[in-house]
Amino acid sequence: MVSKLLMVGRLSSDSIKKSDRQAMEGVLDVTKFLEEHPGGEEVILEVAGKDATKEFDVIGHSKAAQNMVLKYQVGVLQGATVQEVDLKDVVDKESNTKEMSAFVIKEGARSKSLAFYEFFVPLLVAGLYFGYRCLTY
Ligand code: HEM
Repeated sequence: MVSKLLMVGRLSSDSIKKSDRQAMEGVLDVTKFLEEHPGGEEVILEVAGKDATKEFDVIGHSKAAQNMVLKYQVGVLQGATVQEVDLKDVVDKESNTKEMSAFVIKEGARSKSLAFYEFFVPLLVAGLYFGYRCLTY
């Protein structure tokens, strides 16, 4: 069972200038996206842990798909350079087991405090409302 599925790929979005792309080798956590992927799980599993830039580009993914990629970025590739892999090599599984190192740049701290406020603010509003109702009737 795969617990975390990391895919490496160049981030291509309209919001990223072409000249900046070379320095934007992103690490994507596509674990949750697996089941949603319109192209199926299999193709993503095949490139898990590897540079999937070419495979992604070859399909001719739509602009929406290219922008969707940003949603799954969890880090950038250390050194920010990915060796160009020939598509022939990708088909040949044995030559496609090069290791890459990556580090995570996003942490869940912000979303934790956000979840805290999302829970307590509505509770506070409801409390104030009922308090008001009790006092006015
Ligand atoms: C996080 C990365 C990826 C995202 C967000 C993504 C998203 C999508 C989306 C939205 C579609 C629907 C068609 C479109 O809008 O272009 C699609 C189709 C597809 N994707 Fe991906 N994809 C990803 C990675 C990949 C990779 C790495 C491969 C290949 C190794 C792949 C292969 C395909 C295939 C074969 C289709 C079906 C194309 C068709 O039916 O014509 N995708 N993907």
